[in-house]
Amino acid sequence: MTDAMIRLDELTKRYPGTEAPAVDRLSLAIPRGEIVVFVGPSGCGKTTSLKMINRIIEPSAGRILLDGEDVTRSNPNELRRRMGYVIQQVGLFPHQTIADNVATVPGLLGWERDRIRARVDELLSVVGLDPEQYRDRYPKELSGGQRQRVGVARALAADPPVLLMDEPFGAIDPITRTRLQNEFLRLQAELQKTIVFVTHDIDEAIKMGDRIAILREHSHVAQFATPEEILTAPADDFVEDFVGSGATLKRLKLSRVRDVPWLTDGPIGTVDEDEATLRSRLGASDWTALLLLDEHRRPLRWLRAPDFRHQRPVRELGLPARAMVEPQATLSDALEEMLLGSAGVAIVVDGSGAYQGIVDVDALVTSMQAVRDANIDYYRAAKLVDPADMVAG
Ligand SMILES: Nc1ncnc2c1ncn2[C@@H]1O[C@H](COP(=O)(O)OP(=O)(O)OP(=O)(O)O)[C@@H](O)[C@H]1O
Repeated sequence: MTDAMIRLDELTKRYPGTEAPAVDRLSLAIPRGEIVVFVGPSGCGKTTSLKMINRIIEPSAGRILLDGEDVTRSNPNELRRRMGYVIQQVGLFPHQTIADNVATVPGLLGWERDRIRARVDELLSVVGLDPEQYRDRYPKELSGGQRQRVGVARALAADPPVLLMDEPFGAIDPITRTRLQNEFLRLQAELQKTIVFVTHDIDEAIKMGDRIAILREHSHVAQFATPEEILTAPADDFVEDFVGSGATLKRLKLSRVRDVPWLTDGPIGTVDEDEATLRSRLGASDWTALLLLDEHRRPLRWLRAPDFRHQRPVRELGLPARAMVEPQATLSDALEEMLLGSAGVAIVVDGSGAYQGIVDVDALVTSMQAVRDANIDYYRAAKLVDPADMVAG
C-alpha cells in the first residue's frame, strides 16, 4: 500500500440550497511527496474538493486524514499552517512589501525577526527573485509571473509538508507559464512536498502530475492513475474524450530531457581560451560548430569554421546560443526549443545556466520509438491486440 500523506474518505459537500452535492463521497489516497492533480470539466467540483482539504470550505460529511491523523474537526488555523496554499489570483496583500507578504505565516507563528528575514531572503532566492532587488517592493511593482513566484514563496514560508495549488499558473501567458511549471518541477524535485494541484488543462495535468485524478460531475473519480496509464489505458470514454486526440504525442510530454542520452562529446570552448585552440578543436571534431561558454560555463555562442575569419573577440563571433533546456524539461519543450534555435539541437543546462550537454533530434526519435514499443508491449500484455497480428507484424 502506498504511504498516503493525505487520505480523503467519502468527502462530501452540499452547498446550502442546492439539491445535488457539489462533491459526492470523494475518496482518494494522496501519496507522500507526490504531485496529485485534480483535473476535470468546469464545475465538476475540483476547487470545492481542494478547499475542503484545508477546510476553507467545511465538508458536509466524510473525513480528512493528514499523516494518519483525523483533522476533519481539528483547529482549522492549525491545519492551514501545515498546508501552504497557492491560488491563481495570488492574493498578495497590496499594501505590504514582498518581504512582509512572504513572512505572513512565520509572523503568525511568532518567529523572531532575524529568522524571518533570513527565511524570506532564502525563499525569494529559491523562487528566482533576487532578495536585494525585490524584498522591499510592493506587489504592483512586479510582473504577473513574479507575483506568482512570490505566491509560491509565501506558501513555502513555514516549510509545510503539504501544498495545495488551485490553477496556480492559470492567469499567466503561455511562455511564462511553461517557465514557471519547469521551475516548479525543479523545486519539487528538491523539496518533495505532498502537493494537490487543480487545473482544467489536461496538458498541464500530464506535465505536472505524478498521479492524476480525472474528475467528472460531483467529483466522481473517473480514473486515478499515473499520466502514463491515463494516456495508454483510459478507463472509459469519458477519460478518453477528456484526454483528447494526440495521446501518443502527448506522451512525449511525459519523457524528460534527463531521460534521454545527452551528447557530451561535442566541441566545447570557453572565452578564456585563445582562438587558435578553439579553431583547431572544432577542426578535429566532426561537428559543424563549436559551443562557446562564458566564465561561468554558460553557453554563449555557436562558432562555425568561417566565423573565425573575422577579426573580432571570440565572444562576438558566430550566432548566439539559444534553445536552452533544463534536465527536467519535457521532450516536447526540447523539440520546441530546437525548432526555434538556430542549431537544430537543444543545449542542456543546470539550474544556474551552466552547460551540461546537448540533445539532438536523434535522441528524440529514439525516445519516440521507445514510447511506441512500450505501447505495443502494453497492449500485448493487456491482450488488447490479437497475438496473431503481433506475430505477423
Ligand atoms: N458557494 C457556493 N454555493 C453554491 N454552489 C456552489 C458554490 N461554490 C460552488 N458551487 C457549485 O459547486 C459545483 C462545483 O464548483 P467548483 O468551483 O468546485 O468546480 P470546479 O471544478 O473547480 O470548476 P471550475 O473549473 O469552473 O473552477 C458547481 O456546480 C458550482 O456551481
